Amino acid sequence: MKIQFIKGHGSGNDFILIDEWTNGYTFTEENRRDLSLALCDRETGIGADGIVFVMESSHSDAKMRIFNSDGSEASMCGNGLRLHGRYVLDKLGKNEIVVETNKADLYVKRDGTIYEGVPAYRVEISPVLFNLSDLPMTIGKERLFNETVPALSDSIRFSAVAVPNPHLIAVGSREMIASNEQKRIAEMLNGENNITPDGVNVSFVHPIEKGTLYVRTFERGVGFTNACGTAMSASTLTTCQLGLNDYETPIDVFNNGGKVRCEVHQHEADRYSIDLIGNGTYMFEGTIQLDLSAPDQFTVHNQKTFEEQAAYEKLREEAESYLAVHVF
Ligand SMILES: N[C@@H](CCC[C@H](N)C(=O)O)C(=O)O
Repeated sequence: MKIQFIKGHGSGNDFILIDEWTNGYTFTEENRRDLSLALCDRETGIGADGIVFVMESSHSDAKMRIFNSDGSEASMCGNGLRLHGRYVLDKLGKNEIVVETNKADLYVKRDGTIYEGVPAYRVEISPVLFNLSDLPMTIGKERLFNETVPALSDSIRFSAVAVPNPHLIAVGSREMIASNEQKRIAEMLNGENNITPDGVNVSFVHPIEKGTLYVRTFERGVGFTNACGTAMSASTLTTCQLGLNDYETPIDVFNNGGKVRCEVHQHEADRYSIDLIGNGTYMFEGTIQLDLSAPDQFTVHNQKTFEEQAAYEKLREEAESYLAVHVF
């Protein structure tokens, strides 16, 4: 069969976008898993952190499903939702839509630019859950906020939050960022283990100054990525809870693929939602020719490059120079 695709990214977190809805593709669950494994492979495939599927929704403007490069499905993806949202906003000719995701219906809006020539999209990150059973994470506690977990490290303090995909967040110094601890802990928690049996996204965060932070994430189902939207949202929330940043205020979040903005909304004492604002950039598009019974034997045709990546590159270079001074 022939599959139309767009390769794009949010903060360098790159995805293959496939519109099942408009093209009338009828994939099985096994097909989606196999396509993710075959197409996301960086050696033998197109290469991406995941596949974002655009689907019809019975009650919202569209539905998103996101599969990691290891074939597992995630309940949410912030950077992917911006890319998906941009595609659906353009398709429907709207400025604001609601997208059905695995566990919530979330708004996506056009929101000016994040840098000269780089349009921005604002997506809602919600629900925000703190019970460890929501991740799930088992350490004999109900919640984890800025505490050490002896099984992980004697000195690094972690907070756990599900948005609703699971995140473990450590806020600390440049030395913590430079250490090998994130890799060691994330690999342990994403392998066979009793603490996070479903795996977890692990972020190390350095607050640069009030209103600005750096986040690096080891993603469940992928490994280290340039950026993880839900992780940057959850990390910004943690810095607000720690009193390092303010609620209801735009906060610049630098990552290895560029920069986004996050705003944390406190609705009641313990109820939050987060807005994630950043790019949804197309890199190239094409047609994949494959047999679904052997998806790794695919070929790509009619590949066409989008020019818009050039403007994003300038944002990325500026972010890289900033991080070289303030973090690395
Ligand atoms: N990169 C995403 C998150 C993708 C899913 C994640 N790896 C998981 O398994 O929870 C983002 O931008 O939020």
